[in-house]
Amino acid sequence: MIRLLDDLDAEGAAVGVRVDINSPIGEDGGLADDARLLAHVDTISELCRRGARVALLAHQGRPGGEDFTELRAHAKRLDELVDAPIEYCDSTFSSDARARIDALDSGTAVLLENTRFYSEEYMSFTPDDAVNTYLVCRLAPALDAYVNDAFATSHRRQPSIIGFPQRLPSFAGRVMERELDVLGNIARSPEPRIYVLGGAKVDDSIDVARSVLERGLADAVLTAGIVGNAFLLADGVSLGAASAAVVNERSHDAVKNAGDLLDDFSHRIYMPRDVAIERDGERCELDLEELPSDSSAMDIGARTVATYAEILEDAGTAILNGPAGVFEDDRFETGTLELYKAATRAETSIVGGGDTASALRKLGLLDGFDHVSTGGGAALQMLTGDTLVGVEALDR
Ligand SMILES: Nc1ncnc2c1ncn2[C@@H]1O[C@H](COP(=O)(O)OP(=O)(O)OP(=O)(O)O)[C@@H](O)[C@H]1O
Ligand SMILES: O=C(O)[C@H](O)COP(=O)(O)O
Repeated sequence: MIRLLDDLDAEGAAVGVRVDINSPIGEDGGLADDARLLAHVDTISELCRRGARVALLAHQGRPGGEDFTELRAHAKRLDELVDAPIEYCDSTFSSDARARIDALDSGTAVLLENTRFYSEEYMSFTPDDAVNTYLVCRLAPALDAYVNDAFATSHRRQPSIIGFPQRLPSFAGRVMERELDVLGNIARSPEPRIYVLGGAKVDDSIDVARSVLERGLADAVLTAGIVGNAFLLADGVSLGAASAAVVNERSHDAVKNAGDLLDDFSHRIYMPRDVAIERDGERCELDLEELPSDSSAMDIGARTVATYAEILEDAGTAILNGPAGVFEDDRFETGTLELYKAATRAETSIVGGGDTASALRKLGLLDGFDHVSTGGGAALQMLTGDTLVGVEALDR
């Protein structure tokens, strides 16, 4: 059974809270988006209000990446967002970090340094090995309890996710609780259940499509974005070399795997009927019969939108991951805008994926959805009907 914050005796307790505030970083090195920080405000505020002494654990970026940074700016922004003081500590489990936790007053918090500054946090462990890492061995004695609110990282076998629950009484935070309520109960959501798989993660999306079709979770899968182009190629549509190159850049096996899936479930998989390309600097829509084109297919066309919208408006549950086109470019945002608008008219609408959430924010559609997941890879894994290692670790 997973214990919730209601089960935690917070007053005076030193509580380690794993959050996911991994965010886009701007050219000036500051935070370019604070959506993931906002998501955790409820959990952090509640624990501070209830008198806990909160030690926040989080990662930012991946070693070597441009967004691999310290968490000073995150702490400053959290301090503004949360109605309790939040300090920053430039180490994660050193004696200084432990002293800072010991010195916390009830109702205050400290954000410890990027966990991925330590190599253990960028490796995959079994739960038994994770419990013996330096991070867990050094930090657990300074804590009375552990809360995992980092749904979006809970598919990672990292010590801050799977190590602490074996050493400390552990609880799910409010973000985790909301995500599990919705994504953990997909099989009980209203039917028909329509999955829309777009975006650029072609292999992941084909895996999700296979899994939900084989498990009977999906009544139909609508494909769009680069994923849709991979299915069109697999179906023998000659899109043109530019579109094929974009698909192959993402995955060498996509077209074959999409073809295998079409062999098994052709009647449940929908593909674009038209696409939008760039011609003379303008958006130009082409029916499949008018292809191939020298330009790459950047969006789905109006006929596809109309067909998909009709299916989505009648859906019991619409589950969407990945934009329908290159939404960052105004000329190619229409497919995503219209498709996502139609999905909000389904009985229940659920969206996963960081890029998808920022597409919705850009298009002003965020509020229309019943659930916008904080997770990218984690949400995709849950949508297949699987659980996450971090969730299993809490279930004791
Ligand atoms: N037809 C297309 N051609 C090229 N790029 C496309 C096309 N359709 C969508 N994209 C791109 O796909 C990207 C988003 O795909 P991705 O699969 O990463 O989304 P996501 O699942 O919401 O994100 P994440 O899981 O990383 O948080 C966008 O940058 C968008 O421009
Ligand atoms: O952005 C995410 O999906 C999570 O923060 C996990 O990050 P990762 O993919 O670098 O492990």
